[in-house]
Amino acid sequence: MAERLPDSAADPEIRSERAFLAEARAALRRMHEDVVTTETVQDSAEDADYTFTNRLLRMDRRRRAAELVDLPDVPLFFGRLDYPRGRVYEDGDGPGAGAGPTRAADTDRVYIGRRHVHDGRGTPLVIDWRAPISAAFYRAGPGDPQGVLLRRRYGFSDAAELTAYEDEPLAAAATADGRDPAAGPRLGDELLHAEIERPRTGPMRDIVATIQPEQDDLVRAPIRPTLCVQGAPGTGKTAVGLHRIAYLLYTERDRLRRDGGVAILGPNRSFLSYIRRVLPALGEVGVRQTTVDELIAPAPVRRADTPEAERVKGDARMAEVIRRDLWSRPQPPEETLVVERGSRRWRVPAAELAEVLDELRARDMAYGAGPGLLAQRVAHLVMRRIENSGEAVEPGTLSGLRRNRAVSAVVRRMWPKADPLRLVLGLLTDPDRLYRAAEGVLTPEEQRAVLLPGRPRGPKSAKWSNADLALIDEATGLVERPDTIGHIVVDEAQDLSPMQCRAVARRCSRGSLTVLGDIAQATAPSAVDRWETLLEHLGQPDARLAVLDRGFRVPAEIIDYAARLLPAIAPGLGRPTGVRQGSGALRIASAAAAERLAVLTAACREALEGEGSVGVITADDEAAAVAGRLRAEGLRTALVGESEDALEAERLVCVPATLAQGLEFDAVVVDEPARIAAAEERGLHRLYVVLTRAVTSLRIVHAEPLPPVLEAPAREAVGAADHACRAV
Ligand SMILES: Nc1ncnc2c1ncn2[C@@H]1O[C@H](COP(=O)(O)OP(=O)(O)OP(=O)(O)O)[C@@H](O)[C@H]1O
Repeated sequence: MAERLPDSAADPEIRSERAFLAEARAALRRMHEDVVTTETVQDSAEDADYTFTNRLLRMDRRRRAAELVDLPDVPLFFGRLDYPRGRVYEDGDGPGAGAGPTRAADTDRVYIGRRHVHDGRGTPLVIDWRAPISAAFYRAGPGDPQGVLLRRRYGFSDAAELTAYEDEPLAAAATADGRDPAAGPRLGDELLHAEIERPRTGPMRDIVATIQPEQDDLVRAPIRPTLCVQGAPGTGKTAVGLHRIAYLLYTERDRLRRDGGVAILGPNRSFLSYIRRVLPALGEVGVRQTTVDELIAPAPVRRADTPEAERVKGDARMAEVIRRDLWSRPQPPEETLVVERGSRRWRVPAAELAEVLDELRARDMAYGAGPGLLAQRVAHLVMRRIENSGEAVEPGTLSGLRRNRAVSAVVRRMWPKADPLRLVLGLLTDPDRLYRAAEGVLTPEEQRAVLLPGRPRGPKSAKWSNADLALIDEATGLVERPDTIGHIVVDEAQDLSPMQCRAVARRCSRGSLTVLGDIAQATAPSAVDRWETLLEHLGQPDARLAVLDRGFRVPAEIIDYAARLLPAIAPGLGRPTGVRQGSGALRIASAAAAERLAVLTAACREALEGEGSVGVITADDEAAAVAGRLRAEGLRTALVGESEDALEAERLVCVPATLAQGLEFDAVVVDEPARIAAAEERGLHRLYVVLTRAVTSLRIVHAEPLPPVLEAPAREAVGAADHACRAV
């Protein structure tokens, strides 16, 4: 029978577990000190030969030291597996020998934690959750105990003090608790629920103690093939992605480092700020956390496109338009090339140069490689003429000819250098040039849609949109291949346009991807509606597609209400389930237009009486006014988007609807759903995102009629809520 002992410092079991926790912390401190105090550089005098090596050694030492920092609010271990004695540790000398915290009279104990900790003799005290032996912690169940006698999960206070434990016997003899042994793992229900319902303060936490079997399967999936996860809101996609990074770094660290490291792409800075602590808490500090725009980054985003422009610019056909425009630049010369050397002149006719050009153009190479190759070939033509004349040719003749002024000039004319920013600017501001490149690819209306507004004088003064950045990146990718990254995790991938997908694909040409998202939450006009299509654009048609549909964040009552939008926004998707039942989580208040903000303020005040974070989500163009009103009413309110740390600045946070993706709050107050839905083309998708941000309660305040699917039948589904709303 699972057992949850009371929080009691007097309980001898808790006392001994606390003592072990203290011992493990002390051991981690010693490991940290060892790294910090051990001099690893080759030569303290900084001999020039050693400078580079020493710099690398110091960097490595700093990284290892950072990984071993003991974070006081993060428990060092969270679970324990008991095996029959002798199953894990060998008898005799060596790790785990004799009796002690990891060795009882008849059991071997494996403590599972966020990182490996050993004592001064090398005896493992805490085993990294990513080690193969730890997998049983997440996967063993009464039907398949995997040799485990008992699984113990620990409960901790906010200050990371061990306060409780929950035991789950797994061996056949011990499962006489009336459960069906084939029912699978028990999942640590109580602690899982306690963990999910723990009030939110600050950034996202890791879930390493309570990863569920279906999530663990994805976290530990091999690095190849690419993994794509379609998951309903709050099913743990982001959590899975972050833990998967930590897992892959554990199993493939050297290879990933050699291949350019690991990056996670999120939808915006607020989201990245929200997730930034998870990987460091898991001991991983070197992971790049960025947005697609920042990854591409040729210029800042200073403009939003119209939906039509965004759709066309995001379409993969734009790749062909850019390719045509770029490759229309190399042109055969009109005149004979004349090269002077000493008193002699050497001539290469234009037709011969044109042949060379055709041959090079037929090759599959980066545009930027063209001038070098062309110069080489032209220099050869000249040198052959010199040789044929009987004149002596020296070793440096060829390279001299390559640099010859006339040769360089003809190469520049035949194969002009390409500046991707200028190229895209030219294409999007010159209708004739666009027509030449887009004829037969884009319709005349589509060509008009992509032209830039205004008359920017140059790339610096142009106001680029994020769809423009993907075009510039496409051009850059044709000119020169970008640096690649070993593994990229793309979160909220449903919003990538095909052109953005191509930008990501270019950077993982040898690597693999983890693609996370929810088609129902796709809000970008250029988003595709099938994962198969997106994966094609990402260059990963053979990816494994997995589905998560157990929602951990949102109570079932709220998810059922939000799911009414699904037939309209994602008819192919199944309905998600919420693991937490219970009623009263959803309340809807209708107000007269003049009263709306007053009712909203009252709803916020009431939400603040509970614990944890409160998010008030409004249409973007209302956000500043709503935040202003709440502040004027004396409620300390942060506004997401105003500063990067807004989510941590106050308990009450006002969120423009377009920045709500991926975020969550204990209580959510949604202002005027109809305006959120009307604000953009895929407004109902946006509303689905907004309605699925709450962990505990959702209040909806509206003066305008709700979108029809959320209106009438609400009475049956949220009858209690309708009554409650009058109290708001
Ligand atoms: N196994 C788990 N144990 C504890 N908490 C969990 C677990 N899985 C998910 N959660 C919690 O549920 C919440 C939602 O998780 P997460 O943000 O990863 O979901 P998501 O699928 O990315 O959501 P969205 O679709 O809204 O972006 C988070 O607070 C996360 O910590």
